[in-house]
This record gives sequence, C-alpha cells and structure tokens, in this order.
Amino acid sequence: MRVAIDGPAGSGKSTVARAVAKRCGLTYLDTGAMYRSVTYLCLSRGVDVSDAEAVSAIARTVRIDFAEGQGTQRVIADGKDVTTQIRTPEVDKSVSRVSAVPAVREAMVARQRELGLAGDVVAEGRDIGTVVFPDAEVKVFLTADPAARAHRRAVQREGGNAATSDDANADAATEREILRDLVRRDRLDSTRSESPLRPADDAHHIDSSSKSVDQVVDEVVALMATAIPVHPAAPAGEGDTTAGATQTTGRLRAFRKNSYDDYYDHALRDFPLPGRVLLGVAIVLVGAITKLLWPWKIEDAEKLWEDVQGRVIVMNHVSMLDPVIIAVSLWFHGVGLRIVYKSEFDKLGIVTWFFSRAGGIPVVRGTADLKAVRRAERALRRGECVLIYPEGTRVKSDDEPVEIHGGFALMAQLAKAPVQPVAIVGARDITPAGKHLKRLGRVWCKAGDCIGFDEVEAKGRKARAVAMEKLAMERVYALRDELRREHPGKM
Ligand SMILES: Nc1ncnc2c1ncn2[C@@H]1O[C@H](COP(=O)(O)OP(=O)(O)OP(=O)(O)O)[C@@H](O)[C@H]1O
Ligand SMILES: Nc1ccn([C@H]2C[C@H](O)[C@@H](COP(=O)(O)O)O2)c(=O)n1
Repeated sequence: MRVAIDGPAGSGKSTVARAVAKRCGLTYLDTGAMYRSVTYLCLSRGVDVSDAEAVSAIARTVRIDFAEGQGTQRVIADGKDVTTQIRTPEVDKSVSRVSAVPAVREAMVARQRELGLAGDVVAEGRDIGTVVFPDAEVKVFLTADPAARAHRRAVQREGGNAATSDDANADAATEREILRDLVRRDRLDSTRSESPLRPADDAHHIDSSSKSVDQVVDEVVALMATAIPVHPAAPAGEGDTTAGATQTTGRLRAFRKNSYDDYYDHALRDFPLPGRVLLGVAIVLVGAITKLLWPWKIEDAEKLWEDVQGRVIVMNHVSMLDPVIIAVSLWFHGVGLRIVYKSEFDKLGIVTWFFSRAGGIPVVRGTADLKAVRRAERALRRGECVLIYPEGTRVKSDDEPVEIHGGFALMAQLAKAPVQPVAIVGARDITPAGKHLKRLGRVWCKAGDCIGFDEVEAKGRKARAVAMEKLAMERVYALRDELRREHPGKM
C-alpha cells in the first residue's frame, strides 16, 4: 500500500508519516530530505542556487539513499551522511528555490518512484499525491495554521518538542522570523509552476492545529484500514533490490549475517541448509515430547496436506501447544508453513532469531500491518501455508469476550488463496487458569475443508473479505463444537 502525505512546512508530515510507517510496518520516505540534500550539496560546493543549470547537474548525478542508524532514519547523499547538515537555516532559506527547478524535480521524482517500488511506503512531501504516486491508495493533505506551525518549528529548533509538551516555549523573535520564512516558503511552494503544493482531488484533509500527533496518526491508520490495496505484490521471482523493496529470490547463504527481514521475505526452501536441519531436529524433539505428555491427534488430518496449494489456516487459540501441533504435522508431510505471530514476542532477541529461522512472520497487532499482510500474501502465492490465530491471543475461558482480527481474509483475498478452518480442544485443560504448571491430558484437533472465495456471496472486495472472516470463524467454532461433542469435558 502507498500512503501519500502532503502539506505545508511544519504541518507535521514527517512526524505523522514516520509514526504511521512504524506502526504499520511500512517504509518511510521523506522526500523533502531529498530536495534538502541537493540544496546542501549546492551550498557546500559553492554553487549559486539561482543557477538552474548548475543545480540541475548536481540533482542529476547525486545518489540519495536512506538508512537506519542512531535510532533515526539517516539521509545519505553520495555515500555521505548529511542528516544533520540538511536541517540548517541556510538550507531552509534556499530549498524552495532549488526544488522549483524542473530538472531537479524530474530527477528527484524518478528516484522517489524507485524507492517506492516495493509498494509498502508512506511518503511525505508536497507533490506525492498529485505527481509522485497519483495512484496511492491513501492520500492525506495535512495542514495547520501558520502560527501553530511556526511555534512547533521554533520549539523544535530550540531542542524541544511541541508535540510532547503543551507548554514548550520558544524565543518570540525566533518564532516571528520562522513564521515569516514559513509563509514565504508556503507561497513559493504553492505558486511555482512545476508541481505546486496543492491537495490531490481525492485527498483527505486533516487540520492538525489542535490535534495531537496520536490523533492524526489514528486518523491516517483508520483511512488505511478502509482502503483497498491496488498494487499487486511482485509475483514470486520478481523481487528487486532497490531500497525499501524486498528481495524475495535466491537462496540465503549460511553464516552470511542474513537479516530477520531476509527470512520473513524469502521462501522457506531458500533458507540456509544448516538452519533447516536444526529446525528439523527441534521439530522432531518437540513433536516427540508433546506427543508423550499430551497425546494429540488431528482428525481428518489428511485435509491439511492432501491439497498442495498455499492456504490460510485459521484456528481457535487456547494454548501454546496449538501452533506446535500444526507445525510438527505439516513438517512431517513436507508442507511449508509460515506462522503469523504477534510482534510482542520479538522483545527477546533469541525468540526473534528462532521464529525467523522457523519461518514465522511477525505482525504488529491492533494495526493495519500491511508489511505482514504482503509477506503472507507472497508466501501463499509461493504455495506455502500461513497459520494465523484470528482470536489474537489465547482464549482462556468461553466467557471471555473475543475479538476476531480480520487480516487473514485480506491475505487470502490478495493471494487468491482459500481459507482452511481447524479447531482444537483439550489444550486449554493442560494449563489450568492461574497455574503455570502443566497438566497431562489428551488433545484433539480437527481439520475442516478449505473455503474458497467462490463460496462467499457478498459483493465488493471489502464486503467479501468481511464475509470470509465470518464464514471461516463460524466453521472453526462448528468444528470445535463437534470435537467437544465427541470428547465430552474437553475444552
Ligand atoms: N499534531 C501536532 N501537535 C503538536 N506538534 C506537532 C504535531 N505534529 C508535529 N508536531 C511537531 O511539529 C514539529 C514539526 O513537525 P514535522 O517536522 O513533522 O513537520 P513537517 O510537516 O514534516 O515539516 P517540514 O515539511 O518542514 O519537514 C515537530 O517538532 C513535531 O514534533
Ligand atoms: N515532495 C516535495 C518535498 C519537498 N519539497 C520542497 C518544499 C520544501 O520547501 C523543501 C523542504 O521540504 P521539507 O523538508 O520542509 O518537507 O522541499 C518539494 O518541493 N516537494
């Protein structure tokens, strides 16, 4: 999904775009930083910013990249970290002039599109919704009145943050000067002939003057949740290596410092061999121990492996044994499985290390985590199964209110994959409420038939996804009730 946030200086675009990207697992693209980099290079090389030819020559040859470091996104121009240098008053004064040069814009827009190639991006600037990504699924035009923007910027320049402190003060003279500069820049940015600052016709307008950052972020995330992705994921084999994109092809080599993302984005068959062997050993051991302590059985188990296509397996969640049973069973039948797990588990490095090698895909709960959705979609297209617990967390009693998280239907819909319901009973009894010690006991699962979207009657993509969620969970609970009838007393 592409999210475009445009608006005048100081309206909060960077703050909001960064927070939305973090919350939803998307790449953040600060396009203003790119125009600033060109401006900084001009100033540092003694190039007159009114010399359009000389400025264009720099813009055409510079290579701008973004990298993570020191807790923030770093801006790299021709291999040099310019993150700090591009935020000086000197750059502020000249950047509007530089960014008005058509050849500069042409070069920057081309690089921005390249950086956004992977699709999952929150880009902010002045012309994102109108020029750079006119087909972005969500477009926001963020404004705030000039006085509020000048105050925020003045506080920021003095090392404070108007977003986190209501009574943050700044020197009145500085604030006046910043206000003058902002108004001047607004005028230049919105009246230039080339890609002037203006809202896209289909942009949502948000005035942040009296809203907190969190309120604005919530509004954007809500817009994303109702937007329909229009950019299909790159089919398997078409991964690319541009910044922010995901490399999905090629075997991962052992002992090569592969990142966690490498594991989330690659096919299981491309994982390094030593890791796969180690995982196999762990699965055999865990399978044997759990079978011994809690003899488990899957009724109609062949439904899980007789069909080779990728599918989303949804299941009720009562204990940590639930994913183990499915993972062990599918591994023994050679079916690749990606388990979608809550990113809270990633607080422990060793857990992230193990889950990534085991083919897990982390999801940031309570958000539209589109990166996770895309990863799952690609896995399904490759023929891997995706196991997901729509109940979110373990349900310890039938009286507990349960909220179903619907991302699974979107994954299936995007990948044109079916959804398979599975139920489990007995596992809840092995961890009695309030106790850590496990009890021995039998556990039963039951696999249901795959549900295709052709069984769903609703019209429209969103309505069909919602209908699939409902139908799949009804089937899960019907299977669970069948198991309870067959094995009375088991929960
Ligand atoms: N809703 C808000 N309420 C209060 N302060 C905010 C709000 N949004 C952003 N800020 C603060 O305002 C300052 C400017 O925000 P930010 O840099 O995100 O604006 P911007 O639109 O990206 O500006 P520019 O286009 O010049 O880069 C920051 O210190 C930020 O913390
Ligand atoms: N897409 C963009 C982004 C930025 N600019 C110009 C306008 C600003 O004056 C300058 C710096 O941007 P900021 O860092 O303040 O967001 O760059 C543009 O023309 N188009």
